[in-house]
Amino acid sequence: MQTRAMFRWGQLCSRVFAVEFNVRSKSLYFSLSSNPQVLPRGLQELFGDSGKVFSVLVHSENRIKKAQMLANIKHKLSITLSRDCDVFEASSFLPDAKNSVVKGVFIRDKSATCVSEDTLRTLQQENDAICVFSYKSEGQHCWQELWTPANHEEVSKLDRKCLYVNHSPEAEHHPTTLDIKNSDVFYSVNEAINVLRECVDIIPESKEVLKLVDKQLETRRSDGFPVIVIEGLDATGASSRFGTFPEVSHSPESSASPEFSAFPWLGCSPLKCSAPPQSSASPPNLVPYQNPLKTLTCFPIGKTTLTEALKESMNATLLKSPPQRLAPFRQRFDSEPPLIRRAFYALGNYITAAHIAKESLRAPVIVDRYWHSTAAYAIATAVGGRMENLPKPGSELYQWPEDLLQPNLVLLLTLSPEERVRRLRDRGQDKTTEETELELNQIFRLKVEEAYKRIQNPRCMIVDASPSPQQVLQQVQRLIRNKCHL
Ligand SMILES: Nc1ncnc2c1ncn2[C@@H]1O[C@H](COP(=O)(O)OP(=O)(O)O)[C@@H](O)[C@H]1O
Ligand SMILES: Nc1ccn([C@H]2C[C@H](O)[C@@H](COP(=O)(O)OP(=O)(O)O)O2)c(=O)n1
Repeated sequence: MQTRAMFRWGQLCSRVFAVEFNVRSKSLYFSLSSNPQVLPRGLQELFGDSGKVFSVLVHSENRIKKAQMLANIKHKLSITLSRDCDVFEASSFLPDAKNSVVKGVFIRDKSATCVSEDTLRTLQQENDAICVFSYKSEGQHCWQELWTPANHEEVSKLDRKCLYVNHSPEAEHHPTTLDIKNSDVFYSVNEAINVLRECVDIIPESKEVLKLVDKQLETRRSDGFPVIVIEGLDATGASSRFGTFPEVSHSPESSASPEFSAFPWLGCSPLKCSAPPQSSASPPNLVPYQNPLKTLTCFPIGKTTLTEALKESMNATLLKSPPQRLAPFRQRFDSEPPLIRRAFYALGNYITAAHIAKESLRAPVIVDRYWHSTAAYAIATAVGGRMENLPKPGSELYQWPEDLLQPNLVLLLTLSPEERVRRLRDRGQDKTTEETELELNQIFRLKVEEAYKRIQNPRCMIVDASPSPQQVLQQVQRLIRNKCHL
């Protein structure tokens, strides 16, 4: 009832729909009205004249349920839809209204089968929070129809009325940025705690994490030795916006970043990205598509080498975020949707902060990843499409949480694209693979790097990690001497 109420006639007409049709170009926006309109070329291309077109949106007052449902839909689509289907990130929102975003996917099916309809029908019947629309076009007009759930006979006549697709101007702020605060990035310990509290029934490990936070919360810091954070932009992912799936989660055996999606075809331009190698006649429940580039995407930058060398040379204490005590739970939370996963990493920072407060009284502290990692990866992952969609520089989303202990210096290790290619070549990757890797990862990597650079108070300083380990160490030692007066 809730979902249908939300998508009643009047509500639908005030909302804007966004589709990440091509990661290299602007999102496509459309609205709905009772008046037909000749569509501009981009939208005509989106709705096309061949194949069936659907969108699926998930709405629930329960944010945990909503996040898990969306992940479940993406997973189901990934294992059932054929290679003739393109799936894009989609959302519906009220322009510039925070927290008005309803997320989902947009599907274009060029197959001759009914697999997509059957899958969507099953999903819709399983859950009242899932709303399915189909799109039909005639000439230059296109209209949207809301699917009536088979088990809800009482849907009002208005709900069944079709609405024409109209062009909508580009939103000033990309819709995904309206939803980042307290969904992807947390700006106080209590906001992150709330998410894990809401999860305790479905993720028992949440209780253990909350217990550790309770014990460790004291993070005030009196003057002590300097605290230096080393960040690295090594773990990158292709189409990273879909969160993690169990088969690519962080584990001692897997070197793939949690950012990495097993379904790179989701959200990519169908012109560029190939669909999973399944035939249209493939039965459902196939093993999810495994990206052949998986082993390439986690690219070591030398962060461990540097932090160990700093520890030795400065007689420092080396800490990590998330801390070792959270290691047993990391794989579990990496397999959860962003809302839950990011809350876990946020709490990891607060636990590490308590260790920093204690250890910096005795010696300098080197921290391997901290809030910059949490925020930059979360923002770059949450924001769909191209770099320009990131929150603008100076946005409140880049502000350091007021209740989180601040380090004295944050250094970000980066590699130039040329050096990255050179190192890949040294590792014996052939040219074709290299180019594919670069192409798939480039947009995401650039977004993470840009998000890192936009974070304020404290800002990070960029360190070129291309020279030899010894030279990188010397460069960093010089910076520490200058900035921390050591
Ligand atoms: N500056 C560097 N230049 C070339 N190779 C390096 C450099 N720093 C580290 N390495 C090598 O790269 C590999 C990964 O280093 P590591 O410090 O574990 O990376 P990360 O912690 O970023 O994953 C190791 O074999 C290490 O010897
Ligand atoms: N403090 C932290 C540390 C890592 N993360 C997330 C961000 C990325 O998804 C991964 C990167 O961590 P990963 O362990 O793969 O990277 P390294 O082993 O340090 O190279 O974890 C975080 O959100 N907050």
